[in-house]
Amino acid sequence: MQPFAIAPSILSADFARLGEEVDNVLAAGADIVHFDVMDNHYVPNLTIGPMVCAALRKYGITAPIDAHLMVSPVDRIIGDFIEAGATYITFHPEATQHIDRSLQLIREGGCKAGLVFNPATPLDVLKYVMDKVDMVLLMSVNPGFGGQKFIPGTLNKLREARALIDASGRDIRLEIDGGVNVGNIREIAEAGADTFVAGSAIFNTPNYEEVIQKMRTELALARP
Ligand SMILES: O=C(CO)[C@@H](O)[C@H](O)COP(=O)(O)O
Ligand SMILES: [Fe+2]
Repeated sequence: MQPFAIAPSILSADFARLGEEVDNVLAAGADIVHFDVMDNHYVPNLTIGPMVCAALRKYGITAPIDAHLMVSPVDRIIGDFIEAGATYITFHPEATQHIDRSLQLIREGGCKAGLVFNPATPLDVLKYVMDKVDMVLLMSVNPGFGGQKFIPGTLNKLREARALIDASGRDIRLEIDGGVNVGNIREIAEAGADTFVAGSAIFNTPNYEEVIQKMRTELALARP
């Protein structure tokens, strides 16, 4: 299992001061920058694209950037995110005709590849591409918006994903995204997640360091 990582979703950051917000959340102890890309087609919302990712790199952000692509079709934009300096590029299996090819495109570009599963999407395809993924992301809300409530059924799905990853013997991050907060992060870790996206729980508070610290305290108490 990978060490625990906290990945603030910049969807809930102040976009007018994005560079500063990312600097602040990293200084507060975040490990990974979670970058939500929405196209108003695959999901009913529109956010930011590769130019903003490149701008963050130019501004001086060196931390891993985890580009969560809620874009369909996804293949055309993958190259732009590789160029823009993304570290992880993840996409939803429903957003491509050819899952294996999209994973390969990401890997060939030197990025880490991940598959994202919506709350009601089965994990079935995973077993055919286990050797080509570096991250599995389980959505614990329906994608499109920050600030939603964690769907409890995701805990069982996390256990299922953890078992598949462990059986593969590969170093694959298991990320959870949606409704994560100080109150539920320990239970989510105990179900098998190692990487925790949190948007509103971090950015909607005045003190990022305090909330990230509280999350780490909870994670330290998680039973393996
Ligand atoms: O991908 C998404 C939503 O589609 C997420 O990354 C959210 O932005 C997480 O926000 P919170 O639920 O933590 O507020
Ligand atoms: Fe996300």
